[in-house]
Amino acid sequence: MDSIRIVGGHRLNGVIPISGAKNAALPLMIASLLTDDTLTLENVPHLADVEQLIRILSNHGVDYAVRGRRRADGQNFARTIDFTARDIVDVTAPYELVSKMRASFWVIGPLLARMGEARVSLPGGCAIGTRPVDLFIEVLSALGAQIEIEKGYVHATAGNGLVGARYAFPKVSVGATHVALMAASLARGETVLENAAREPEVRCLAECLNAMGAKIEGAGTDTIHIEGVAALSGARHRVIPDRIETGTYAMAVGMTGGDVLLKGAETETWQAAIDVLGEAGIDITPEEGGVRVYRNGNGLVAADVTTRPFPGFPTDLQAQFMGLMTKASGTSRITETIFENRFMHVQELARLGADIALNGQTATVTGVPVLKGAPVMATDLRASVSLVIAGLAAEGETQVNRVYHLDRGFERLEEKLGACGAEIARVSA
Ligand SMILES: CC(=O)N[C@H]1[C@@H](OP(=O)(O)OP(=O)(O)OC[C@H]2O[C@@H](n3ccc(=O)[nH]c3=O)[C@H](O)[C@@H]2O)O[C@H](CO)[C@@H](O)[C@@H]1O
Ligand SMILES: C=C(OP(=O)(O)O)C(=O)O
Repeated sequence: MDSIRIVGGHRLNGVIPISGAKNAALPLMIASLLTDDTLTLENVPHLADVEQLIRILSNHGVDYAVRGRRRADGQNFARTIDFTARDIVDVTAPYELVSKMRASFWVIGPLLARMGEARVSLPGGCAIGTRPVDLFIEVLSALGAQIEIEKGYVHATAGNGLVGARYAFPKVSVGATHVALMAASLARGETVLENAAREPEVRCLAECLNAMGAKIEGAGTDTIHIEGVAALSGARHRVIPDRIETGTYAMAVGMTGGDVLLKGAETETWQAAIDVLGEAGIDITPEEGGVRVYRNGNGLVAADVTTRPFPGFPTDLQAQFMGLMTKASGTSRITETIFENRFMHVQELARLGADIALNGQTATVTGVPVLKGAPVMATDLRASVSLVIAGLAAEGETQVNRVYHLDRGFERLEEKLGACGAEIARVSA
């Protein structure tokens, strides 16, 4: 099993190219199930989750062709991939495939809308929480699906097709909003979704669906109107830049000090985090071609955050922010409101000398002047990269084990950081 070895203490200077967003690419790929035409996606990141979803889609009968590869300058791994679901050969998404990646459950929406039936394994819990699927079942039922849970599978049918409806989510869910958008696009009549997720990835999916012929208005706000259409066609759509990867590298620069251009990044999609990083002493400014992150020799200052659905501070940056705060002067309170168990990084950061007290959903981080490198274990995707951030500023060597978690969501992390002066390498066991 690979690990990442870091020798801390090097400032980061240079350019880091930002990849296409994992959390936008996955629902876009799943949308290819809605049409027998080709959906061409540009800027698809090369990540373990993307490769796993390709396997899942192939199982349903989707053909794919990768058209872009590493550019001559070696700086970008963005790929263009054609997905064609000419015939759906299987409406079952089996346990062996779904259990490896939670977002694969989302195939339930397009399979049901296009084929009138889907049988998808319950995804189960994961390291960050129980992650139930009740909202998916509720919204699909509101659209007229009959749903039974049998032997660990959600079996959804809609013999006469789905029918538009008004549905208010009792809780904001990104995944259930994605699924509702895809299902309602092929339902008869109008659907209104209230308290919908406003994440940029939802807007990206809606824009792609509209390019495929859907009639969706209001994506990016909490009320979305969808006028169902009889069929969708192919389209070409670009995956948005990864706001979580962007925020992660901004925090890495904040941690070590330095000056880095995050090439291809945007600021609008993570403003809440930019504001907090500003409080902490990190300058973030939009610039030609990307976003510049800068911290001079001055120290970091503690700041508080509470995770919220978009446009609030994203839960997917919470672990990284905690890593950053371990060396800030003062005390930071970090409250997690989205997932009940997203603090697995606390005990690993403590191995590096961090001072963190956990009380319910709030972690109180008292900054320490020095972190010391140690072997640590990655427990989930964002937790792993918080250990990398801390390791970049720790004295001596940090070894982050179980990096397969990192490979789910960070493309060529060690290359990108290494090119800016970090002493970081992948060690194959
Ligand atoms: C692949 C992807 O895009 N993953 C993101 C997506 O996950 P995901 O779409 O799974 O997260 P949700 O927005 O659905 O989850 C938000 C909250 O709603 C709860 N919930 C969700 C569905 C449901 O049926 N019942 C229910 O109670 C969840 O347990 C959680 O407490 O949004 C999360 C919140 O921004 C991010 O952390 C994940 O990185
Ligand atoms: C939690 C995440 O992903 P997933 O929803 O696929 O587990 C994430 O991207 O941080």
